Amino acid sequence: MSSTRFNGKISSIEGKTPFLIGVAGGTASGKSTVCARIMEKLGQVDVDHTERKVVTISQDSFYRELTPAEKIKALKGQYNFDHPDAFNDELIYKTLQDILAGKKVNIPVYDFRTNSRVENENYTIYPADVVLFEGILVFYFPEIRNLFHMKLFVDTDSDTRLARRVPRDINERGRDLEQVLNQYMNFVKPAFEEFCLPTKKHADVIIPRGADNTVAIDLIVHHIWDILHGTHDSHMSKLHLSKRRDSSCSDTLSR
Ligand SMILES: Nc1ncnc2c1ncn2[C@@H]1O[C@H](COP(=O)(O)OP(=O)(O)O)[C@@H](O)[C@H]1O
Ligand SMILES: Nc1ccn([C@@H]2O[C@H](COP(=O)(O)O)[C@@H](O)[C@H]2O)c(=O)n1
Repeated sequence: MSSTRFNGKISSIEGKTPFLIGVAGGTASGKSTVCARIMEKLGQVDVDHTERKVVTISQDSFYRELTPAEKIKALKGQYNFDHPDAFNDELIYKTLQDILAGKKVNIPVYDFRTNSRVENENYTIYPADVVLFEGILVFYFPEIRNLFHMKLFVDTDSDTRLARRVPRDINERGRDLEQVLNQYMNFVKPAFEEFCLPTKKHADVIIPRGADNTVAIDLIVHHIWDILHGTHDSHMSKLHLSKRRDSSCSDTLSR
């Protein structure tokens, strides 16, 4: 099957409810890559960030600040970043609620090398039509899970995920091999089994093999496009249609 590309731009309306998509999956399963593919296929490459209609936010931006003792542990790979307590779930909830209310939000910038937020730095997410929120535990907290209009789970086997995580953490996150493997065996793997994997049952769509699964990604993109353009007969499409009644939506879809 050839890959589908959408050339039409999605038009936006002030104060609308964006279509909020949760993307869960184990570490290095390809969540960010899947989100990037969805954005590409919805024609969002090379679009200025203030004009963007599809945006991706990572749950990683919402790690809690560590105490000095926890920071020392984290530097030795002895802190559990895969436990739900590692995240600021109140801030995630508030941010997603603001997004759903059509507000502009500020997202913290997280630095994996220092295991902390970059002080006084945020990036701004402007109101968009589609918001993808990706992370290992985005379906763990029921209040957060219930905010999503669509839930995707990226299902990539553990060996592949570990094989991708090791070079990524060494090259991009400033870790050494021993630290990556210790953290994986002591925290990442057990927490995946206890907290992340059980959330797969909440997904509407499971994407085996992540971004390699172009068929699944094309189907998801078609579904998003249909919902946003009112060609899908569902509660959500009616919601979006009614919110879009005043828009002059002259988008074209080329296949
Ligand atoms: N289908 C794929 N084939 C090869 N490498 C991939 C694929 N998907 C992701 N990767 C690589 O694996 C690593 C983790 O992918 P990423 O999308 O960041 O995962 P996640 O967001 O789930 O942590 C990155 O280095 C990325 O380039
Ligand atoms: N300071 C940190 C924070 C998180 N991690 C690891 O990141 C993983 C989640 O991010 P993905 O992009 O892989 O989904 C998670 O498994 C944490 O172990 C970290 O190593 N250091």
